[in-house]
Amino acid sequence: MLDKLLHTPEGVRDIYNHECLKKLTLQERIEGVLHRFGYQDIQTPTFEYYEVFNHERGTVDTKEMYKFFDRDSNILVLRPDITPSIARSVAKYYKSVTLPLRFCYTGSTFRNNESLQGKLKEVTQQGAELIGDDSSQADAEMIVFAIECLLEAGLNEFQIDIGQVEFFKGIVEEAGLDKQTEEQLRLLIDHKNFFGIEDLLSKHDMSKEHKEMFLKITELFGSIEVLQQAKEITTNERAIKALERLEKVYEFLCYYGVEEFVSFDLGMINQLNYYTGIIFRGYTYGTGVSIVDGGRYDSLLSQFGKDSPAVGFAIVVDELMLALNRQNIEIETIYTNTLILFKEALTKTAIQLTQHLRGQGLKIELQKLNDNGTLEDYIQYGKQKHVGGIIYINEEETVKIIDLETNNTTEAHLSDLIGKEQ
Ligand SMILES: N[C@@H](Cc1c[nH]c[nH+]1)C(=O)O
Repeated sequence: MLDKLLHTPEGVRDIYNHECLKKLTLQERIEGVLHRFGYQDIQTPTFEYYEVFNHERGTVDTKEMYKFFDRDSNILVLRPDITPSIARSVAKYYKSVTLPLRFCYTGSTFRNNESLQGKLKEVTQQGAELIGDDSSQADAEMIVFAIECLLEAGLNEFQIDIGQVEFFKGIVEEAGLDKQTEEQLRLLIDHKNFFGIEDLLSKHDMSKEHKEMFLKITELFGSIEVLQQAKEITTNERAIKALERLEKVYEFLCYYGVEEFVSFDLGMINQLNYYTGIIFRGYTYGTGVSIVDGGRYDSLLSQFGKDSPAVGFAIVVDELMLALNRQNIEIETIYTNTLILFKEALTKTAIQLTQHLRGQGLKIELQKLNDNGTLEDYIQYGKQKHVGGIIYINEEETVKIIDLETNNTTEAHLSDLIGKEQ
């Protein structure tokens, strides 16, 4: 019983004190980038009808969703991903808009993944969606955008892996694979499980060339040369077009000067099913999972009634925090709280000073000195809470000001702090 009262379920956690301030500071910085790119904030509900996320939409597997019922027995889902919600919302409110729309968001997503993986089940995502632009320049914009967010977070060693789902789909179509085999193959290729692929293909009737192609896909990762190598293994029109598109995107990325952060991986295919073109994931050391996920999803909005191409990405803030921590990269936080500590007899003075300083926009925590407490106790208390300084009122006219960063103590007249009019 006590266990459940004090603990959170596996995969979710409390974020408090300094860590919470750091997370919010990081989010603010990323939000700054999202706005610098001209994206507008949007908020959608944390839970929605199951239909918004069901299998046809191509988000995560149904098994990974938290489902529950409303009073009318409709099935609701805690959003596993924010992109389908944005697609729904945009289809509803911007149905007839043909020019591009740019939205950004910050919010929790929930995935009921297997506990064994040790992954968080609730994470904060910060993302952006560009709707109504099917160009390769738009693809590049999203990748640059993600890179800028990571740089702003203070990360400098990371990589954005770029893939293209059409490359794989083109070859699958040509090889005549059924849906189930395609699904199995996607997983095996994504895990670069060479022997698994060999085994699966040996059970299927297909040409030797196609078998070799599928095996080769697992090796198609690395720098831009990979695209040339990929062109040499196939003549499939759909696959070639996918590669040409990536070449174009790369050209734009070079204009932006961010090519050092990107690499290609044509075996990266096991992502969300709604992706229809370029896909990308950001990795860094210190976390085994991706810190950025994104891609083009040109047929998702039409499922909600608005025929429009789209591309986007999301940063998994919690994973990014973990990586920054493990890489000893500090998220600079500024402690602006001041603690006004007073003796009971001086309550009126303390309240007046507090009101005055809060009125000037300062962040004031007001606390009476405990009968058996000492100033030293409160200095320790303030330091633990990362308070910037203490104003100690223990006399009528003068106060002690203690800077908790430098431990410097000065005295000041109350009238100087409150102002002449008092
Ligand atoms: N919603 C995707 C990321 C994304 C945003 N836009 C496009 N893709 C995810 O949760 O992985």
